[in-house]
Amino acid sequence: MNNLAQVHQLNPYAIQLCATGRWIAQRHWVPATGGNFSIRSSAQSCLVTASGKDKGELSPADLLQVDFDEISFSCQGKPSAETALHCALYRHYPDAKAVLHTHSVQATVFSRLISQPQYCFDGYEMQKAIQGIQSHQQALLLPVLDNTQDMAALAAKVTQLAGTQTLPYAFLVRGHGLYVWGDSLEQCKRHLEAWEFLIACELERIKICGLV
Ligand SMILES: CSCCC(=O)C(=O)COP(=O)(O)O
Ligand SMILES: [Zn+2]
Repeated sequence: MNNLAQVHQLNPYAIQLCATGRWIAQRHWVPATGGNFSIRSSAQSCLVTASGKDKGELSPADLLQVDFDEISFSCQGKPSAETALHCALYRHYPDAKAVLHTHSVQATVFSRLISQPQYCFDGYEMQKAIQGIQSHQQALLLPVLDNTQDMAALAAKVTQLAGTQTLPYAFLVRGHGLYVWGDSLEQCKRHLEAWEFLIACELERIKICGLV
Protein backbone atom coordinates (compact mmCIF):
# COMPACT_ATOMS: atom_id res chain seq x y z
CA MET A 1 0.00 0.00 0.00
CA ASN A 2 1.43 3.45 -0.87
CA ASN A 3 1.52 6.41 1.54
CA LEU A 4 -1.60 8.04 0.09
CA ALA A 5 -3.66 4.87 0.44
CA GLN A 6 -2.45 4.46 4.04
CA VAL A 7 -3.38 8.04 4.98
CA HIS A 8 -6.92 7.68 3.66
CA GLN A 9 -7.41 4.11 4.82
CA LEU A 10 -6.71 5.33 8.36
CA ASN A 11 -9.09 8.28 8.18
CA PRO A 12 -12.70 7.21 7.60
CA TYR A 13 -13.74 10.86 7.52
CA ALA A 14 -11.94 11.55 4.22
CA ILE A 15 -14.90 10.23 2.19
CA GLN A 16 -17.34 12.10 4.44
CA LEU A 17 -15.42 15.36 3.90
CA CYS A 18 -15.68 14.92 0.11
CA ALA A 19 -19.44 14.32 0.46
CA THR A 20 -19.68 17.45 2.64
CA GLY A 21 -17.92 19.35 -0.18
CA ARG A 22 -20.63 18.23 -2.62
CA TRP A 23 -23.32 19.29 -0.13
CA ILE A 24 -21.67 22.73 0.26
CA ALA A 25 -21.24 23.17 -3.51
CA GLN A 26 -24.94 22.37 -4.09
CA ARG A 27 -25.69 25.43 -1.93
CA HIS A 28 -23.39 27.62 -4.11
CA TRP A 29 -21.12 28.39 -1.17
CA VAL A 30 -17.84 27.46 -2.96
CA PRO A 31 -17.99 28.92 -6.52
CA ALA A 32 -15.04 28.92 -8.93
CA THR A 33 -12.76 26.67 -6.76
CA GLY A 34 -13.19 29.03 -3.79
CA GLY A 35 -13.20 27.62 -0.27
CA ASN A 36 -11.18 24.87 1.38
CA PHE A 37 -11.79 22.12 3.94
CA SER A 38 -9.82 19.98 6.37
CA ILE A 39 -10.13 17.24 8.95
CA ARG A 40 -7.71 16.55 11.79
CA SER A 41 -5.64 13.42 11.24
CA SER A 42 -3.55 13.51 14.46
CA ALA A 43 -2.56 15.85 17.30
CA GLN A 44 -0.08 17.49 14.93
CA SER A 45 -1.54 17.09 11.44
CA CYS A 46 -4.60 17.39 9.24
CA LEU A 47 -5.83 16.41 5.79
CA VAL A 48 -6.49 19.60 3.81
CA THR A 49 -7.92 20.09 0.32
CA ALA A 50 -5.45 20.55 -2.53
CA SER A 51 -5.27 24.08 -3.91
CA GLY A 52 -7.34 25.09 -6.90
CA LYS A 53 -9.68 22.07 -6.92
CA ASP A 54 -13.41 22.30 -7.52
CA LYS A 55 -14.55 21.74 -3.92
CA GLY A 56 -17.76 20.11 -5.14
CA GLU A 57 -15.88 17.38 -6.99
CA LEU A 58 -13.34 16.19 -4.43
CA SER A 59 -12.08 12.64 -4.05
CA PRO A 60 -9.97 11.41 -1.08
CA ALA A 61 -6.84 11.76 -3.25
CA ASP A 62 -7.43 15.54 -3.23
CA LEU A 63 -6.88 15.61 0.54
CA LEU A 64 -3.25 16.26 1.44
CA GLN A 65 -1.64 15.41 4.75
CA VAL A 66 0.09 18.43 6.31
CA ASP A 67 2.00 18.76 9.55
CA PHE A 68 1.09 21.91 11.51
CA ASP A 69 4.75 22.84 11.94
CA GLU A 70 6.03 21.98 8.45
CA ILE A 71 3.25 23.07 6.11
CA SER A 72 5.38 23.90 3.10
CA PHE A 73 7.33 20.67 2.73
CA SER A 74 5.43 17.97 4.59
CA CYS A 75 3.17 16.77 1.76
CA GLN A 76 3.20 15.84 -1.90
CA GLY A 77 1.10 18.20 -4.04
CA LYS A 78 0.05 21.78 -3.32
CA PRO A 79 -2.12 22.18 -0.22
CA SER A 80 -4.69 24.97 0.01
CA ALA A 81 -3.26 28.48 -0.10
CA GLU A 82 -5.06 28.98 3.24
CA THR A 83 -3.63 25.92 5.01
CA ALA A 84 -1.98 28.15 7.64
CA LEU A 85 -5.43 29.24 8.89
CA HIS A 86 -6.58 25.64 9.29
CA CYS A 87 -3.38 24.76 11.15
CA ALA A 88 -3.72 27.80 13.44
CA LEU A 89 -7.24 26.70 14.42
CA TYR A 90 -6.23 23.07 15.09
CA ARG A 91 -3.21 24.24 17.11
CA HIS A 92 -5.30 26.55 19.27
CA TYR A 93 -8.30 24.25 19.70
CA PRO A 94 -7.10 20.70 20.49
CA ASP A 95 -10.72 19.42 20.29
CA ALA A 96 -11.31 20.81 16.78
CA LYS A 97 -11.72 17.96 14.28
CA ALA A 98 -12.82 19.79 11.13
CA VAL A 99 -12.56 23.23 9.49
CA LEU A 100 -14.76 24.42 6.60
CA HIS A 101 -14.19 27.65 4.65
CA THR A 102 -16.80 28.97 2.22
CA HIS A 103 -17.19 31.88 -0.23
CA SER A 104 -20.96 32.36 -0.22
CA VAL A 105 -22.42 35.53 -1.74
CA GLN A 106 -24.18 36.35 1.52
CA ALA A 107 -21.07 36.03 3.74
CA THR A 108 -18.91 37.93 1.27
CA VAL A 109 -21.35 40.85 0.86
CA PHE A 110 -22.19 40.96 4.58
CA SER A 111 -18.51 41.07 5.56
CA ARG A 112 -17.98 44.11 3.32
CA LEU A 113 -20.85 45.99 4.96
CA ILE A 114 -19.33 45.60 8.42
CA SER A 115 -16.52 48.06 9.11
CA GLN A 116 -16.15 47.09 12.80
CA PRO A 117 -13.84 44.22 13.85
CA GLN A 118 -16.83 42.14 15.02
CA TYR A 119 -20.60 41.92 14.62
CA CYS A 120 -23.13 41.03 17.31
CA PHE A 121 -25.82 38.42 16.52
CA ASP A 122 -28.67 38.49 18.99
CA GLY A 123 -32.29 37.34 19.09
CA TYR A 124 -32.15 34.42 16.65
CA GLU A 125 -33.34 30.98 17.75
CA MET A 126 -30.80 29.55 15.26
CA GLN A 127 -27.97 30.77 17.54
CA LYS A 128 -28.67 27.60 19.55
CA ALA A 129 -27.18 25.54 16.70
CA ILE A 130 -23.76 26.80 17.86
CA GLN A 131 -22.16 24.52 20.45
CA GLY A 132 -22.70 25.80 24.02
CA ILE A 133 -25.45 28.31 23.16
CA GLN A 134 -28.72 27.69 24.98
CA SER A 135 -30.76 30.79 24.28
CA HIS A 136 -31.53 33.28 21.54
CA GLN A 137 -30.67 35.93 24.13
CA GLN A 138 -27.04 34.78 24.38
CA ALA A 139 -25.31 37.22 22.03
CA LEU A 140 -22.70 35.88 19.62
CA LEU A 141 -19.80 38.11 18.54
CA LEU A 142 -18.61 37.14 15.08
CA PRO A 143 -15.11 38.51 14.30
CA VAL A 144 -14.60 40.20 10.91
CA LEU A 145 -10.90 40.22 9.97
CA ASP A 146 -9.37 42.30 7.21
CA ASN A 147 -8.41 40.24 4.18
CA THR A 148 -4.76 39.92 3.17
CA GLN A 149 -2.71 37.69 0.89
CA ASP A 150 -0.26 37.24 3.78
CA MET A 151 -1.66 33.99 5.22
CA ALA A 152 0.97 33.79 7.96
CA ALA A 153 -0.12 37.24 9.20
CA LEU A 154 -3.81 36.27 9.01
CA ALA A 155 -3.13 33.01 10.88
CA ALA A 156 -1.25 34.95 13.58
CA LYS A 157 -4.22 37.31 13.90
CA VAL A 158 -6.60 34.36 14.32
CA THR A 159 -4.34 32.82 16.99
CA GLN A 160 -4.13 36.14 18.83
CA LEU A 161 -7.92 36.63 18.68
CA ALA A 162 -8.64 33.06 19.84
CA GLY A 163 -6.29 33.64 22.77
CA THR A 164 -8.09 36.75 23.95
CA GLN A 165 -11.81 36.00 23.46
CA THR A 166 -14.23 33.10 23.12
CA LEU A 167 -14.87 32.71 19.42
CA PRO A 168 -18.27 31.39 18.25
CA TYR A 169 -16.69 28.56 16.21
CA ALA A 170 -16.48 31.00 13.28
CA PHE A 171 -15.01 34.19 11.86
CA LEU A 172 -15.39 36.20 8.65
CA VAL A 173 -12.61 37.49 6.44
CA ARG A 174 -13.76 40.78 4.88
CA GLY A 175 -14.63 40.54 1.20
CA HIS A 176 -13.43 36.94 1.24
CA GLY A 177 -15.57 34.42 3.13
CA LEU A 178 -16.46 32.47 6.25
CA TYR A 179 -14.42 30.05 8.39
CA VAL A 180 -16.12 27.62 10.79
CA TRP A 181 -14.83 24.71 12.84
CA GLY A 182 -16.24 21.99 15.06
CA ASP A 183 -15.35 19.18 17.43
CA SER A 184 -16.61 16.72 14.80
CA LEU A 185 -17.28 16.99 11.08
CA GLU A 186 -21.03 16.78 11.80
CA GLN A 187 -20.83 19.65 14.30
CA CYS A 188 -18.71 21.67 11.88
CA LYS A 189 -21.29 21.21 9.11
CA ARG A 190 -24.05 22.28 11.52
CA HIS A 191 -22.04 25.38 12.48
CA LEU A 192 -21.56 26.21 8.81
CA GLU A 193 -25.26 25.92 7.98
CA ALA A 194 -26.23 27.91 11.08
CA TRP A 195 -23.75 30.73 10.42
CA GLU A 196 -24.71 30.96 6.74
CA PHE A 197 -28.36 31.16 7.88
CA LEU A 198 -27.66 33.83 10.54
CA ILE A 199 -25.60 35.91 8.10
CA ALA A 200 -28.32 35.64 5.42
CA CYS A 201 -30.92 36.78 7.97
CA GLU A 202 -28.87 39.80 9.06
CA LEU A 203 -28.19 40.73 5.45
CA GLU A 204 -31.93 40.69 4.73
CA ARG A 205 -32.59 42.73 7.87
CA ILE A 206 -29.92 45.30 6.87
CA LYS A 207 -31.49 45.56 3.38
CA ILE A 208 -34.83 46.42 4.99
CA CYS A 209 -33.77 48.44 8.05
CA GLY A 210 -30.22 49.56 7.25
CA LEU A 211 -27.23 49.14 9.55
CA VAL A 212 -28.71 49.99 12.97
C1 LIG B 1 -10.69 31.27 -6.40
S1 LIG B 1 -10.93 31.76 -4.77
C2 LIG B 1 -9.34 32.40 -4.23
C3 LIG B 1 -8.58 31.53 -3.27
C4 LIG B 1 -9.39 31.27 -2.02
O1 LIG B 1 -9.76 32.21 -1.33
C5 LIG B 1 -9.81 29.94 -1.66
O2 LIG B 1 -10.53 29.77 -0.71
C6 LIG B 1 -9.37 28.74 -2.43
O3 LIG B 1 -7.99 28.56 -2.33
P1 LIG B 1 -7.38 27.07 -2.39
O4 LIG B 1 -5.90 27.33 -2.53
O5 LIG B 1 -7.74 26.41 -1.11
O6 LIG B 1 -8.01 26.38 -3.55
ZN1 LIG C 1 -10.84 31.56 0.53
